Amino acid sequence: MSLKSFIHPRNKYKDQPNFIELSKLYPEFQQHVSVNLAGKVQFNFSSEESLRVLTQTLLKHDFDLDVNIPPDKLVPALTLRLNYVLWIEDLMNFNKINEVTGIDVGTGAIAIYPLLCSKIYDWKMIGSDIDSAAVTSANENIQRNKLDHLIKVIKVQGKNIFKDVVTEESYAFTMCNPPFFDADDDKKRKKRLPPTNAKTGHAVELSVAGGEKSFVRQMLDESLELNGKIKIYTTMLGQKNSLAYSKSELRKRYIDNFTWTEFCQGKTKRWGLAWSLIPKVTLDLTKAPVIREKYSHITSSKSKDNSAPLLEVFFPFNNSFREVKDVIIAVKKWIDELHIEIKELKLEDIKEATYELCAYKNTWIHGRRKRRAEMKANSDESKRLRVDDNEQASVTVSSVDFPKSNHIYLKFNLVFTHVCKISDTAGNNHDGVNICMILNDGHGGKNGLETFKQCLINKFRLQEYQKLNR
Ligand SMILES: C[S@@+](CC[C@H](N)C(=O)[O-])C[C@H]1O[C@@H](n2cnc3c(N)ncnc32)[C@H](O)[C@@H]1O
Repeated sequence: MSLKSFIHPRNKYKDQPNFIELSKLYPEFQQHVSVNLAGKVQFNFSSEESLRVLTQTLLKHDFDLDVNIPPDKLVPALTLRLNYVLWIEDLMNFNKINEVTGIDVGTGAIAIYPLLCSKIYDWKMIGSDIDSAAVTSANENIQRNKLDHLIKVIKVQGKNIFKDVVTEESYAFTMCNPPFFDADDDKKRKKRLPPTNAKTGHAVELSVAGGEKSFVRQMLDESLELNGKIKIYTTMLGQKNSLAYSKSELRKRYIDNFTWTEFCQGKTKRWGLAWSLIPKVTLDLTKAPVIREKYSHITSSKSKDNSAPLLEVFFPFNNSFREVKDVIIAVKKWIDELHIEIKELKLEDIKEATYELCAYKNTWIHGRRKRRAEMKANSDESKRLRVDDNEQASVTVSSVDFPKSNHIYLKFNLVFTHVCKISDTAGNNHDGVNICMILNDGHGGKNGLETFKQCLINKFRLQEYQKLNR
């Protein structure tokens, strides 16, 4: 699934650049573009050289930056980099920070973040890197673009992350695209699916002992020592589980002034984490703007990709159901009756009630027929059947094992969210609960989830509310 709608709204690469126009303007770029028999423009994203030329061309065309990316060095994906820069801009604006000096930890061979930040916003930037070749190349790029009055690059030893860089009294922010991989865990890296685009960069840029989790942990510890000297600490994260890990590390250190966002490009997702040691009354990150795919805390952690089918039902409040709790109790009772396993998920940061459900067979459709068959089969009277007047009436069982089999029919999440003022065609407003169903697994697939949704609607007679303007 394309994550285009989650690209930052001010990102100029929300729509693909016009390759024809670029090839007319930049002869070097033209060599990497071809037109197929159907007249469609083709660009070779799997060639490292083509990606390098594309990035250099876009930096020139869109930012007037004349950049040289040395062979074997990481070619920065511009959409992701811009998402990060634009989020930093949001954080600066939200917290009304006008005098900006930023630090880019691990700036790399072209100092992409300092170049963009200085060129776009006139911010002062300091870049650091442990790699001498990267520092030399970064300095050349900065001088070529006459930005050395704004950007300084420091070669560091790598023992400390901030301490060798921080000399002044105060900085607005730090940013970092840390090496993702654990240097000792190269096997895992090789096992990963090959990327759609060519892989660029070499080991020193991409790996560090302990991987990005350990890098972030060190940043957290050093930030505690530096305290408010840096107003906002931020980092990019390349792996979803590093986000959960880093949030728990923040909490362990009693830092609750933090937030996170998502950076999307094509089918790739990265995460941004920001924290501050300044009290929330002065600088509150928890209310700052973020971009998060709806329910992504569930979809990407449990499903194989980010495209898990997602269905929604609106459950209005009435005399019997006055608050979210009442709806949850009723739906859970029905789920128990259907012999679906249910457990509550305690998710950090997530206020909505979230449950994980697992059905080993479809117990909700053709209720009557199934019950008759079951009644015949289970004539031992330990089971008592109650048929209610709804089509998918429930089976009440006094003591019975869940019908487990090796094959899961449907595994899905239910998220209950309070929603206000849903208007109907007559202009009446309804308060109620949005029940979101997200498929995780199971051979029942999307159809199985669709039938569950329909049975839920029928069971609680919610038909007329499903077309309301949400
Ligand atoms: C993934 S690259 C990021 C490069 C660039 N910022 C970008 O986004 O394209 C990580 C960079 O961090 C540098 N690095 C690794 N450990 C470091 C440390 N302790 N301090 C500063 N830089 C470090 C590497 O040399 C490499 O250039």
